Amino acid sequence: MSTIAVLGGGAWGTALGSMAARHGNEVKLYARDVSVVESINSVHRNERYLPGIDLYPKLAASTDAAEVLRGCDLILCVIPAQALTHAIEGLKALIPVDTPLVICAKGIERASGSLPSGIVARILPNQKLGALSGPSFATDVANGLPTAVTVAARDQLLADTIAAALSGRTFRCYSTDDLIGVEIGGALKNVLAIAAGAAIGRGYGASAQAALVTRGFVELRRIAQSMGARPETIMGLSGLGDLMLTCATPQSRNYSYGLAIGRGEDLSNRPLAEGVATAAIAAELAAGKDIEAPIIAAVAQILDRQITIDEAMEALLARPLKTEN
Ligand SMILES: NC(=O)C1=CN([C@@H]2O[C@H](COP(=O)(O)OP(=O)(O)OC[C@H]3O[C@@H](n4cnc5c(N)ncnc54)[C@H](OP(=O)(O)O)[C@@H]3O)[C@@H](O)[C@H]2O)C=CC1
Ligand SMILES: O=C(CO)COP(=O)(O)O
Repeated sequence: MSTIAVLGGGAWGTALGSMAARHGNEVKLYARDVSVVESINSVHRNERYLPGIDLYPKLAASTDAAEVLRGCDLILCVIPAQALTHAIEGLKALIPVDTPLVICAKGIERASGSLPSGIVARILPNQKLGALSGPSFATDVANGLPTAVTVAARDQLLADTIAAALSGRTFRCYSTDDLIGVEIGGALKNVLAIAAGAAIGRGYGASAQAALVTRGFVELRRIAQSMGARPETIMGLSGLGDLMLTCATPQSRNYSYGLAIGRGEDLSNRPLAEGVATAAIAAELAAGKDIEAPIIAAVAQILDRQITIDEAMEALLARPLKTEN
């Protein structure tokens, strides 16, 4: 049994906290929103982020980060990539230096091009870091539905320890020392889910969706390999596994964001879709390394309203013919 501090009271932080508590850990969750904290502690629900879902009643929440972090032996950091610098800067004095911190966000910081582990390492250079990623919708995990994910840390022993602490009857963690491979897969699949949703929303059909996701996966592989990711990580739960999930269903917020673009719907007041902020920086990173990533670049241009979906599709189809690699 571990004493776990969860930073972030959104959908994923709440789901992971509830799951970890159900598996016998002592879990305290830090959220900024008083109403979220009160609702978790009193009725065991997070009506703002996981409406209608009953949480494990032993999950406790607080707006006091010091109280949550005191005495913990594992930290799950479940704050979106674009908010991570601000959040960790604010919390750094309270984070025990010897306690492993597991990043559960999926994105690339727009301002710096850093993956979440790079953001945290910049602020907390001596912290032991891990990452958790894979096919796992918050609602599924909070409802106790089964899935499997990957837990990564540069130190394989640490990855094994975190995987053991979080695994249980309905949640199976595989471990790896390929931290960057796990993080980049999670970040890029969100961008590709926007493409998949946009294709369906625009009425291009399931064949176009499958073609885009497959060729998008080639781009993901190229970028990930250029950063040192191993092929088995790219083909694993945090790469192909999460891509399959997120590109297939409107249960994904990124896919449904794409769907809304394709249908020409209003994009204001939508839930978090990390791929929106990640697309442009991912396209820039690829271009900077001379990596062909036309689908990721097209998503960035569509989001930036530089081109329409129809123009993007036309341009993708008109590219010079080549061998499939
Ligand atoms: N939802 C899912 O199914 C999954 C999500 N993820 C990833 O997890 C990450 C978080 O997603 P999710 O929980 O769904 O997002 P939500 O939008 O549901 O929640 C985001 C949470 O982060 C909090 N937050 C934002 N900025 C700060 C800050 N500066 N300090 C403290 N807390 C902050 C928000 O607090 P406040 O309410 O006060 O704004 C909110 O509690 C994303 O990277 C996502 O890609 C990964 C797997 C599954
Ligand atoms: O990462 C996720 C599932 O593994 C959640 O995806 P969305 O953020 O697109 O909902």
